[in-house]
Amino acid sequence: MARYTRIPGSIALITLMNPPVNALSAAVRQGITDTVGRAVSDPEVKAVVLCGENGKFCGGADIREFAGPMTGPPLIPMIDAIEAAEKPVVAAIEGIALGGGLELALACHYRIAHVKARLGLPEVTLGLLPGAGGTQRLPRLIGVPAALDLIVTGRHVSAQEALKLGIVDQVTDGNIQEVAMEFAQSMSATLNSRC
Ligand SMILES: CCCCCCCC/C=C\C/C=C/C(=O)SCCNC(=O)CCNC(=O)[C@H](O)C(C)(C)COP(=O)(O)OP(=O)(O)OC[C@H]1O[C@@H](n2cnc3c(N)ncnc32)[C@H](O)[C@@H]1OP(=O)(O)O
Repeated sequence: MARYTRIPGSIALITLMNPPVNALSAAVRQGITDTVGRAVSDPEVKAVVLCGENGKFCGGADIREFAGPMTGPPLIPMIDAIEAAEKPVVAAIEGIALGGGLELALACHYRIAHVKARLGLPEVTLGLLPGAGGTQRLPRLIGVPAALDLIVTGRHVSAQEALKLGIVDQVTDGNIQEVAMEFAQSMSATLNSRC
């Protein structure tokens, strides 16, 4: 599931909740779909921050659901709806953003990573491709050679390497949610001043 919190200053904070790694189970995908829709349709909300509970952004597909039939909202429309949001959406990446978790972050408009975070697309190690937009969004962001390296090796990168490659916009050793909310607030103020 996902928790929706309205923060004073017109920010909606969406927290992925699925221990141990906040994987994208059917309930989490439903939670993200519902809370993003709520944030987008609330005129008081000017920007959105997406984070994960307990120091982990998202470990990707929930491997516990691989054995059964797929239920819940499909991943791609959920991710596309985030990219299409007409309000800045910031991913606050702490711990891990792997597989579908990184694809989720790539659909956000900005990404802030904690200095200890690790990011990657390990799908290849499971015999899969990053099929939720990762093979498009990552090359657009960092170029084909660097994206191919991550996609075909499945290796994890540190927050600092992610910053150098251009996957994340900022790295912090502070409180990731506070930093991301401050960033979201300033992005929303910048966008509004241009309108
Ligand atoms: C047919 C139905 C399919 C439905 C799916 C549809 C939705 C999305 C579909 C596709 C797109 C996305 C694809 C992907 O995301 S593929 C990538 C999936 N993720 C991974 O491969 C990550 C695998 N995990 C790891 O690399 C590591 O576990 C770690 C780096 C996250 C953490 O490492 P470490 O700190 O060493 O801890 P452990 O390895 O011991 O793990 C702790 C604990 O967490 C559980 N766990 C880890 N990953 C997942 C996961 N993705 N889903 C669920 N649970 C996960 C792990 O099993 C341990 O549990 P415990 O033994 O009970 O403690």
